[in-house]
Amino acid sequence: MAALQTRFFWTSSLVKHSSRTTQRTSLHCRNSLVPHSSWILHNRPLCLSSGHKTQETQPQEAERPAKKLFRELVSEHRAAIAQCITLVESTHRAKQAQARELLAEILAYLRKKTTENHGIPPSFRIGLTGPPGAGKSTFIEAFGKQLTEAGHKVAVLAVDPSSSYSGGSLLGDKTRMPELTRDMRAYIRASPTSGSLGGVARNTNDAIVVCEGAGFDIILVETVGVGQSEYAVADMVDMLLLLVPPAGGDELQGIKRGIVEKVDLILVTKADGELKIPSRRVKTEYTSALKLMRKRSAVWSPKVMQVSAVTKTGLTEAWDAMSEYRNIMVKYDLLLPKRSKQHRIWMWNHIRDNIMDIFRCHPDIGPELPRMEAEVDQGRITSGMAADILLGRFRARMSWHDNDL
Ligand SMILES: Nc1nc2c(ncn2[C@@H]2O[C@H](COP(=O)(O)OP(=O)(O)OP(=O)(O)O)[C@@H](O)[C@H]2O)c(=O)[nH]1
Repeated sequence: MAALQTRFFWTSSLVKHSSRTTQRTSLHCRNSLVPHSSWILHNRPLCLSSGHKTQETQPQEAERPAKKLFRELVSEHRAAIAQCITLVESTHRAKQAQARELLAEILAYLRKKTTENHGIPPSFRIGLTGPPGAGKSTFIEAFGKQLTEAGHKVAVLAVDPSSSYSGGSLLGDKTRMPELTRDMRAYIRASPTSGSLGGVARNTNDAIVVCEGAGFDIILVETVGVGQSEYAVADMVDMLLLLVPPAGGDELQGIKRGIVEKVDLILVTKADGELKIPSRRVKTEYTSALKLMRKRSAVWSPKVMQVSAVTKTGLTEAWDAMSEYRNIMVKYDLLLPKRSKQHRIWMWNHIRDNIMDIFRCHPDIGPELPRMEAEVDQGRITSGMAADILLGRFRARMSWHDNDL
C-alpha cells in the first residue's frame, strides 16, 4: 500500500500550462442555443440578474443558490456533491441557469488550482470498459479501497444509457460496491437516467467537473462494453482501461477491435485459482494483438497486465502503470491538450444533438420526414436531394437568413 502512495508523482514542475482558454470556452457550453461562450462567464443569467436590488433597498442580499452550493462543495460537504450533480442534470430552465453559474464557479476554481499546481490538473480521470461480467465492479471495489486507504479520494461515475431504457444494469449501483459505498473517501454515482447516450455523456462530463470541485483526485468512469458508450468514455478520460475476462475464444472474446485500439492499459481479470492459466493465455493473446496495431503515441505503449480483485494481486502493479502513464502525459505536456480536445469534441457533440432535435421537431420538417424517407427508400429521390429540400425548408423558416450571416 505504501507503494501505491509513494509512486503517485503528480507534481512535476516540467509541465507548462497551455490550454486554459480552450477548456474555459468549451466546458461551459451547457446549452447550444447560448449565443456566445463568453456570455456565460461574464454575464449572470438574465432571469437571475433581473431582480437584482441595490444596496439601499436590500442591504443584505441573500447568497445565490449556485454560490452557496459551490461554497459547500469545495468545503467538502458530502451532501453538496449529490445536490450539485442533480442540479447540472436538471432539464428545468431556471435550474439550468443555476447549473451554468455553478459550473462556471467550479471551473474557475479548478483552473486556479491547476495553475497553482504548475499546470497539472487536480484529478486523474480513468475510464474502465469491458464486457458484462468481466469483473469491472469487483475490480473497482478492490482497487478503489486500496486507493482510499492510500489517502486518495475516489469518485466512481457511470456511463450506461441502456439502464435508462431497460431498467437493467445500473452501473455504479451501490449494492455492487458495498465497501466503497461505506467509505467516506469515496463517492459512487449510479448512471444518470436521462435517455440518449448524448444526454448521459453530457451529464457524466458535468459530474466529473463537480467531483473534481469536491476534491476527488481519482475519478473512475465505468461503462458497459456494449453499444457506443465505451467509445464515448474514451473521450471523457485521461486514460482508458479495458478489463477482459480470462475465458473466451480466439476472437479476443468478441471485444471490438476498435476499442482495443483506443485503450492505454488492458487488465486481464480474475487471475486467481483455476483461472490463473487461462488469464495468462489471454494476456499473451492481447500482447500479440497490440503488437500488430498501429502505434498511437510516441510516448506510451499500451500494456497488458493480470489482476485479481479477489486475491488483490496485481492491483499495485496496475496502479503503478496508471501513475506512470499519467506522469508521462504530464512530463510531455500532453494531458491538458488531450482534455481540451475532448471538451471541444463534446461541445460539438452537444450542439449536433440539439440541432438535430430542433430540426426533427420543426413544424415544417417533422411531418414531412416519413414521406421523404419513404421516397428515398423507394429510390424516387436521391438522399442528397431529399436533404437539400428539407434543409432549404428549414433554413427558410429560421430567423437568420443567408443575408444576415
Ligand atoms: N475468481 C474471480 N472472480 C471474480 C473476480 N472479479 C470478479 N469476479 C466474479 O465475476 C463475476 C462478474 O463480476 P462483476 O464485477 O459483477 O463484473 P462486471 O464487469 O461489473 O459485470 P456487469 O455488472 O455485468 O457489467 C462475479 O461473479 C464476480 O464474483 C476475480 O478477481 N476473481
